[in-house]
Amino acid sequence: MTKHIGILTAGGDSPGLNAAIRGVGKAAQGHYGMQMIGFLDGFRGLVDNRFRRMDGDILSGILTRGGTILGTGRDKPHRMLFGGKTQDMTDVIVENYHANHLDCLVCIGGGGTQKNALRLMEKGLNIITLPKTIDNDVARTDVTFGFDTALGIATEAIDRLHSTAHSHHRIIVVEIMGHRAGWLALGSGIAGGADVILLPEIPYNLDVVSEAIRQRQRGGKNFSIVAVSEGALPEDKASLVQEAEQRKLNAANKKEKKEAKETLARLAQDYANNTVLLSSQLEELTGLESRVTILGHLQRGGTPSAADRLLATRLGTACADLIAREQYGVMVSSQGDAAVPVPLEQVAGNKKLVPPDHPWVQSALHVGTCLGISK
Ligand SMILES: Nc1ncnc2c1ncn2[C@@H]1O[C@H](COP(=O)(O)OP(=O)(O)O)[C@@H](O)[C@H]1O
Ligand SMILES: O=P(O)(O)OC[C@H]1O[C@](O)(COP(=O)(O)O)[C@@H](O)[C@@H]1O
Ligand SMILES: [Mg+2]
Repeated sequence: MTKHIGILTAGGDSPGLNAAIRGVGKAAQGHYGMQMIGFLDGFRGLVDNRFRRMDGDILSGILTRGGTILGTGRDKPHRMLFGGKTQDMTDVIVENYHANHLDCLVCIGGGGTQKNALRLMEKGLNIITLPKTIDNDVARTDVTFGFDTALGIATEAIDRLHSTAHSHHRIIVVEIMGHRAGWLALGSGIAGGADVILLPEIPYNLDVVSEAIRQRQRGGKNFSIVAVSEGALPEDKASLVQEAEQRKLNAANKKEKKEAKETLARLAQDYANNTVLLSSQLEELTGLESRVTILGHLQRGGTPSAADRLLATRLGTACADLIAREQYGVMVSSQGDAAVPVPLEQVAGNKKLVPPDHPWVQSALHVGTCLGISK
């Protein structure tokens, strides 16, 4: 019997999504003779039953294209804004899955998507996920697609900022994406030779940072590049966030959990401009002029790198192999050269952060990079 599969992309877009859709679609339809439909705009398309058939020429010419031809969104099936209010739309999704006679739904996304996919699996749907995000923070996979491209963009930005920082004898504080994970800032900071790298996983001490810059000044270098991850915070602010996170985790009832969540939301708002604040603090402490560059969504746009095209195609075709074998409830992870199915329960809710003793951290320290902590 011909297998019918659905596919969607969810969460923030990232380079390599189209390469993954193409990989799944060509292998599933061309190699295995399945039929595939693509739901539009993430889980919302599944609720609205908005889809397109993924046959004919639709998969041609998309390998190198940025973004996703299916559109994406951050909607959660169990808490979706619908008809002016937040509703649980899971049952509608289950209905549409069956109405389309699907044998499997492929969800391509980051951490949030893995959690949403697990919820649908628990409702009895056959699910397979693929790990994409520029943040590289999905558990149980060596790497996610999108990361390598963003790493290249952020590194080039740091390279280019060096010459202007040098010419003007300035500090340039460059903010790099990554949500609560420092992989992108650490990787591009090392590759671009940033003088200071600040990560969410290693709360920083402002005096240590300014002393590192002053030390460069004493050595005759009147400029510095500070690569700061969007989630990085100084020690005092980070400990307030950690406390609230603990309270959320240990909450004895719904009220306590709600209060902790509200505190976390307030702190996130209060600290949203930390990069700008850091720049002015460093200007004051070092006497050097300082500028801020926020790379933002530039890091997510445009054509995927060769490594991301390869990774997305490897994982996409492996996904079709798993569907053919009816091995569901897994994420296709990259482990060395292999594409390995990992149970969704082991992925969802487990963020992969930079361990403070990670080899990249050691390397950064050993080439003399300041990580905002005393050695
Ligand atoms: N004066 C400069 N002008 C432009 N780029 C520079 C300058 N100095 C260093 N860089 C760039 O900064 C990165 C790291 O340099 P690094 O070898 O760590 O120099 P330093 O020891 O002076 O910090 C490299 O990519 C390098 O090309
Ligand atoms: O585009 P938005 O919704 O502003 O989200 C920004 C966030 O999305 C990311 O670019 C990637 O998020 P994903 O986990 O969805 O891939 C983060 O680095 C960043 O914090
Ligand atoms: Mg240096």
